[in-house]
Amino acid sequence: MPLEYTMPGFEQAIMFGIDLAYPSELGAHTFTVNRIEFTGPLLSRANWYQLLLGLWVVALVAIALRQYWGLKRRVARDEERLESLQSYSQSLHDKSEKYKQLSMRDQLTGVLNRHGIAPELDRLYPSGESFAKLALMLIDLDHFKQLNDNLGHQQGDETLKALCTLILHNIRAQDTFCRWGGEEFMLICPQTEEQDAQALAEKLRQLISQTEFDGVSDGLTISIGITCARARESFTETFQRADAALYQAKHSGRNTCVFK
Ligand SMILES: Nc1nc2c(ncn2[C@@H]2O[C@H](COP(=O)(O)OP(=O)(O)OP(=O)(O)O)[C@@H](O)[C@H]2O)c(=O)[nH]1
Repeated sequence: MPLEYTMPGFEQAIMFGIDLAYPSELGAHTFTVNRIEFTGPLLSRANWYQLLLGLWVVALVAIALRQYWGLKRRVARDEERLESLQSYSQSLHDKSEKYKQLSMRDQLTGVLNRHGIAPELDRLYPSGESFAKLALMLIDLDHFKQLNDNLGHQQGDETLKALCTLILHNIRAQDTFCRWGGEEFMLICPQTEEQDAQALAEKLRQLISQTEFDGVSDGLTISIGITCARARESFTETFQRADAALYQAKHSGRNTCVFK
C-alpha cells in the first residue's frame, strides 16, 4: 500500500494485513491475492437479498407507474377525440335536420312543398291505399298570370305569401296545406265528410274574394276542386278526382267550388 494511504485519519484508506506463514527474507517479493472478502454486519447474505428484492420492487413499481401514466394520457387523449367527434356528429345532424326541413318547405311561402307533404300522404295512404275518411282540395288562384303581367312578378310573390298566411289561419290544426306547384295549392283534411269539406272550401273561397290584398286593387279569387277519398283507393285516384273538380270549377267561370 502506498505510504500516503496509510496515514491515520485518512477516510478512504483500506487497511489489510498480510499474515506470512513463514518468515521471508528481506528483499523484493511477489504476492498473489486469490480472494478479497468484505465482512461486517451490513454485508450479510440476507441484506444482499433484501437489497436485491427492494431494487426489484422499486423497478416493478416504476414500470407500473410508467404504464399507468401512459394509459391515463392515452385515455384523456381518446376522450378528447371522442368529444370532438361527438360535437362534429351533432353539428352534422343539426345541419342535416335543417336541410331536411328546408327541402320540405316552399322557399317563397314557407308552407310545405310536394316533398314535405309526402309523410302525411304515407300516413293517410298506408301501403298505397286510403283507409280513413279524408277530404282533398286543390286550390288554384284565378287569372294569376294577369296579376303578374299587370302588377309585376314581385307583387305576385307577395300575393302568394299573403294568400298562404290567410289560408293557414283559417284551417284546423290537423289539416295539411301545401304548395303543389305554381299558383296551385293542396289542402288535406283528415276525418272530414263531404259536407264539412264543402263548407270549409266555401268559407275559404269567400274569405279570399272578400279580402283586400296589399297592392291588388282588382281583388283576388280562387277556384277549388274538392273530393273525399274512397275506401282502398290510391292517392292518385283521389287526386285525379279533385283535379277534375278543379277543372270544372275553372270552366264554370272560376271563383267557385266544385265537389266530385
Ligand atoms: N309571382 C309568381 N308567379 C308565379 C309563381 N309560380 C307561378 N307563377 C305564375 O302563375 C301564372 C299561372 O298562369 P296560368 O297557369 O295561366 O294560370 P292563371 O293565369 O291563374 O289562369 P287560371 O288558373 O286559368 O285562372 C304564371 O304566369 C306563372 O308564371 C311564383 O312563385 N311567383
